[in-house]
Amino acid sequence: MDINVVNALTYEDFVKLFGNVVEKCPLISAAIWSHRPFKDLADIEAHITEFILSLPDSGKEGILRCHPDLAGRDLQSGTLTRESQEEQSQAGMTTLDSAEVLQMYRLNSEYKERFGFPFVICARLNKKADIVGQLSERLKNDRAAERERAIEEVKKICRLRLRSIVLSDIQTEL
Ligand SMILES: NC(=O)NC1=NC(=O)NC1=O
Repeated sequence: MDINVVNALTYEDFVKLFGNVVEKCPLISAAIWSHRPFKDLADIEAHITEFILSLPDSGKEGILRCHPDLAGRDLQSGTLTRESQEEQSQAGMTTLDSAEVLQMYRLNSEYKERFGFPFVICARLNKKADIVGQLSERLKNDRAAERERAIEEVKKICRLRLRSIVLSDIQTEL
């Protein structure tokens, strides 16, 4: 997608296009629209990152709390966003057996109990075994370290979602 097209978007269309690059946090895209004209996709990403990192810890944790559990209730009931559905199925979360679903439920519950926000990982960059391993491993972190680690994952998810929007748009243009 031509960056000049992005820069010409009304804020309504900008939020419509980019509003879910951070899961269920359209506020972020609505806020960074003010920084146009953007030089390129990386510039959009940099403004999103700057916005997230400028938040107080409670704001960062708020972003994390907008993420659906992996293999959790939303997946089971079919209420994931399109992006999350794609990401979770690509990571093998839709083909878990009942024992694996129970294991994810238990680990996610233990994690939420400990940190007060859900375990977040960039599903597109991980397979089922990695996710279970990371969840078990990161449970040992302290809250501050884990908050930062989870926000790093949010940034990876955001980068991939931004890229797929731009690439998909290029395909439809061609
Ligand atoms: N709790 C999560 O990590 N959720 C997710 N990660 C993704 O990449 N997509 C999700 O829905």
